[in-house]
Amino acid sequence: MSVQELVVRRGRRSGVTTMVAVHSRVLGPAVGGCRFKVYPDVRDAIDDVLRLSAAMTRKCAVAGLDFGGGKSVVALEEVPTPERRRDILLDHADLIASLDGAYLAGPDVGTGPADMLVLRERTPHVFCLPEEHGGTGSSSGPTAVGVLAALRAGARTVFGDASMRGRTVVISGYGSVGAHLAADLVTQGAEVIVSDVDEHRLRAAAEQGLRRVAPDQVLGVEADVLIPAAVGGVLGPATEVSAPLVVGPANNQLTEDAVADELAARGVLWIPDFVASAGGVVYTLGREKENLTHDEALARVETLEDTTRGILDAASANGTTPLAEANVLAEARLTSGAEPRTPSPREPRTAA
Ligand SMILES: NC(=O)c1ccc[n+]([C@@H]2O[C@H](COP(=O)([O-])OP(=O)(O)OC[C@H]3O[C@@H](n4cnc5c(N)ncnc54)[C@H](O)[C@@H]3O)[C@@H](O)[C@H]2O)c1
Repeated sequence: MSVQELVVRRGRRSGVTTMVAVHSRVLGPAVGGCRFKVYPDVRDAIDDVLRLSAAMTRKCAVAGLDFGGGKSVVALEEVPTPERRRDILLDHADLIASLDGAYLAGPDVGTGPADMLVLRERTPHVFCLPEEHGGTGSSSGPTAVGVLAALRAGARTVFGDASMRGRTVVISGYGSVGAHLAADLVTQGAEVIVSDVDEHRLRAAAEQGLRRVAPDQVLGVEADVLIPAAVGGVLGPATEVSAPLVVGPANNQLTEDAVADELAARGVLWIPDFVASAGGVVYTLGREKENLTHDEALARVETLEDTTRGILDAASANGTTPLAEANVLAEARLTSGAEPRTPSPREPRTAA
């Protein structure tokens, strides 16, 4: 995985190490979220920022966005006080500003629209400001809309129809996106089971009447659909997954790309996370950079259903995996700069 630029700096106010990875600017300025997280070692943070920035490149390319992939990480040693948090964010903002618009930052795990406002004090290169400050606020709702669009395409492939009525869906991570998904799926008539490591989130789920399962049992729950909506790296070579369809917003769900082949061989349809999780960035950048209306931007998020369907059709026609076809789609756009929003089945290969 090659990255165009990685900048790591110790903040002058806070002494905390923050970093920005610009993975690709072939399609436009690099966009990505700012992750604010405690890491055991700064090298873990560097691994994270590199992997996440590469995923953003594929996400933007597949979604047809004229932006490249980037990511930024604040590598905390411990959870800071509110005053210290502000200093850390200002340090991070100075780092983003030094890149002169090569990287635009939005919220990610550990940050939200209010933090973008702090970054904005030092750099204009931020998006997802709070709505009262002219931004579009949290992207969790549109991200959930995109996951549901990808889910419809996956359900048609696996079950022959997109309806979630009577289906059992297990969601790992009852956070911002997970809660949106749960509420929508209940409305659609699905039985929803959720899991979270945070007691407060579990209580919120109980208040909504949702069944709960322990985090270490979530993958084995007998369900039609598994939605990873918590953290990355949850699907490894030996991971047993009960549900025949896996689709969710968590970034970098696979520990390595080869897991996609293993899941396919076991009859599990896994929809690449960088396809299913693009709704937030599609909506936000559409509104904030192209001045689309709310409805226009949401309609663009809904096109992720067609994009996913094209990927799944190509995988079944070519005897490959959705990951392979999503990568083909991303590469095609990155090498040609053209606009192929959906892939087409390739000519059958003939023996040499
Ligand atoms: N919010 C967005 O717009 C967006 C966009 C693209 C991708 N994503 C990704 O989707 C995922 C969810 O995003 P979010 O905004 O809802 O985050 P969030 O922080 O609001 O929610 C994540 C939830 O997962 C829980 N969790 C953490 N570890 C867990 C574990 N091992 N098992 C079960 N639950 C666990 C947390 O307690 C939290 O409630 C993240 O991986 C994020 O990077 C989010």
